[in-house]
Amino acid sequence: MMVIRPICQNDLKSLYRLAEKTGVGFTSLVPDEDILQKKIDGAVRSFAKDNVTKPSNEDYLMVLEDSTTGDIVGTCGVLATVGLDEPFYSYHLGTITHASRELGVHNAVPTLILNNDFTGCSEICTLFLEEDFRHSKNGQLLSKARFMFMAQFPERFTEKVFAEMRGVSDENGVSPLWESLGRHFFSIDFKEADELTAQGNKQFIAELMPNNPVYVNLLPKEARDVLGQVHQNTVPARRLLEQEGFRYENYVDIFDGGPSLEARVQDIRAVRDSRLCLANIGQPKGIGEGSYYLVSNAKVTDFRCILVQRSIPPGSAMTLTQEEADSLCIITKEPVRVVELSPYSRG
Ligand SMILES: CC(C)(COP(=O)(O)OP(=O)(O)OC[C@H]1O[C@@H](n2cnc3c(N)ncnc32)[C@H](O)[C@@H]1OP(=O)(O)O)[C@@H](O)C(=O)NCCC(=O)NCCSC(=O)CCC(=O)O
Ligand SMILES: NC(=[NH2+])NCCC[C@H](N)C(=O)O
Repeated sequence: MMVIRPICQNDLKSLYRLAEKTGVGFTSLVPDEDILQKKIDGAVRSFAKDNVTKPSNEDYLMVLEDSTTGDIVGTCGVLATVGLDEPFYSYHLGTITHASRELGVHNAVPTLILNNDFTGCSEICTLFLEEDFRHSKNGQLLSKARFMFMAQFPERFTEKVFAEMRGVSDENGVSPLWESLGRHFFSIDFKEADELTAQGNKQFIAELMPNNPVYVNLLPKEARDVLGQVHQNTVPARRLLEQEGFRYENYVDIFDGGPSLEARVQDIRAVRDSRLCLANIGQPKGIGEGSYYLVSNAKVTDFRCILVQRSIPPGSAMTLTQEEADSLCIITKEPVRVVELSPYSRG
């Protein structure tokens, strides 16, 4: 069975192996043992905290484990807040009009304006699934399990949550936006800037970016075309968030122009539609047919989320097998949270 659980100290090797596969532009997972160990330490500390009443510097990094082999095949994370220790920058794609009634000229010009608008917001991040496991709805489980955690523990997150999506770069790590913009203010490659960011030096880099409005019409077409566009490998990740109600609100990454998607936590489909019930354990009917459901427990340190398939009438009670209950670390009558996986899915 495929199970989402908090990352633990034994996962360093597996996390490193995954980090080797993520590629340029995936700043939150880079193959560097020190950085990854710090990440694990931070996550272990975060999941161990009880009595959290408001979000602070928690980093809830989770993994997808194949419980039959014990292999870790994917990661997903939520940061409780960003931008409180050091500024968090993005560009907002806005409009400035240049108009003259006398000359009969009215031009609305798109501009990029540097801002810190996501300061203090929760961020979902670090979504990565090994290629061999991109099937059987594993990607959906990985992305959406986070919303079950957020639904259960809303006090740990801000009202608004956002995701910074990986933007366009080619197989050599060349980003069209960086070449036309960032490049002029540094003498380094996007790949290097990205590595510095991954090591936590984003502030230093961002401080060198132009903080006057950048007129988008002065940028070459290749750069304009990638504003708000995701990397081709990130199209599925974007679709998964859009299914849940996340929207692009004209915020883009300052380096590669990748879009930020945002939502109110209470409006996220899986948060809004999930319901808490008491677990029945037994011999379920309609197993392996009908719709897929996300089922999670209601624990922090021992958080678990799995996927089950059942043919059951909407709103009816969900019975779990003993194996499913064991995977969720629950016994009978403990609370579980349930929601249909993807009622709007095309697949
Ligand atoms: C993101 C995942 C985990 C998703 O897993 P899968 O690829 O197995 O997902 P999937 O179920 O096949 O696809 C998800 C949905 O996208 C649709 N889909 C797939 N490819 C598509 C394409 N080319 N064009 C349009 N839609 C497409 C599918 O039909 C499906 O929608 P239907 O259900 O309607 O059929 C994986 O692709 C991955 O690891 N990608 C590489 C890493 C990456 O770029 N990560 C995001 C970085 S950005 C980040 O981390 C922040 C965002 C975040 O944390 O969520
Ligand atoms: N535009 C970008 N390159 N953003 C980087 C973030 C990608 C992804 N959200 C991560 O967690 O690493």
